[in-house]
Amino acid sequence: MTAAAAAVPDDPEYARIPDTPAKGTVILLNGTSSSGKSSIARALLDTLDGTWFHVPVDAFHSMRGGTPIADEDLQAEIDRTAKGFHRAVAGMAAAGNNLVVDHSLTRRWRLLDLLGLLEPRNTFLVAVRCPLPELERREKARGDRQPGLAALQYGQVHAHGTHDLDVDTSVLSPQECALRIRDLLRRRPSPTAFERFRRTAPVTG
Ligand SMILES: Nc1ncnc2c1ncn2[C@@H]1O[C@H](COP(=O)(O)OP(=O)(O)OP(=O)(O)O)[C@@H](O)[C@H]1O
Repeated sequence: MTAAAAAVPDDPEYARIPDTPAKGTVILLNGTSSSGKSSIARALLDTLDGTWFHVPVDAFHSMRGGTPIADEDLQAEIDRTAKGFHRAVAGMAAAGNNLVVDHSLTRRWRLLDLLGLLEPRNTFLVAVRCPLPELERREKARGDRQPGLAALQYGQVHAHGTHDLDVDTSVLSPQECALRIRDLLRRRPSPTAFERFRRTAPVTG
């Protein structure tokens, strides 16, 4: 609490929830592990006008306490975290915050869930692509990712097809990808991929 707020605790102004004039824009970076999502997100925060948040699903996984999870409970735990992550993202955007979301749409329900939560006109879906041999090279070089994770996700993350933009991080630097995404935002394609999905996919939530 600020000193000013403490000085006038009964002032009704401090009980008024601030207006949020517009919904935030969401850039949804979708790619496998090691495809370069976080690197692009960092470049975007230095490139885009205004204030943006980098919101990686990994940050939510890393908030979990250290109690061991039984193998048979692991998928439910991951699903619950992803579902909560989607709602946290939607809440931040609804309050007017601009977000770079770093996620892997490995299961179709994740896309369907987000379709029901995010404002489709303000959501831009970017496919972060990279050929599998390069993903495997990066995975090995990093040493902090489960070996084989990228290969497991490779055929899944882009299976739904449409995106607003594709970038290939085996030929573009993170900065070059960020500039293409900045151009996409300036063009503001209409309809967006999310708007097109909304017309054809069952919306949940
Ligand atoms: N455009 C690029 N060109 C070359 N190397 C890259 C590029 N983008 C990322 N890398 C390298 O690939 C590795 C993974 O990058 P990054 O952490 O950005 O991927 P990620 O998709 O966020 O991965 P994860 O989901 O596993 O956290 C890093 O070693 C990074 O330096």
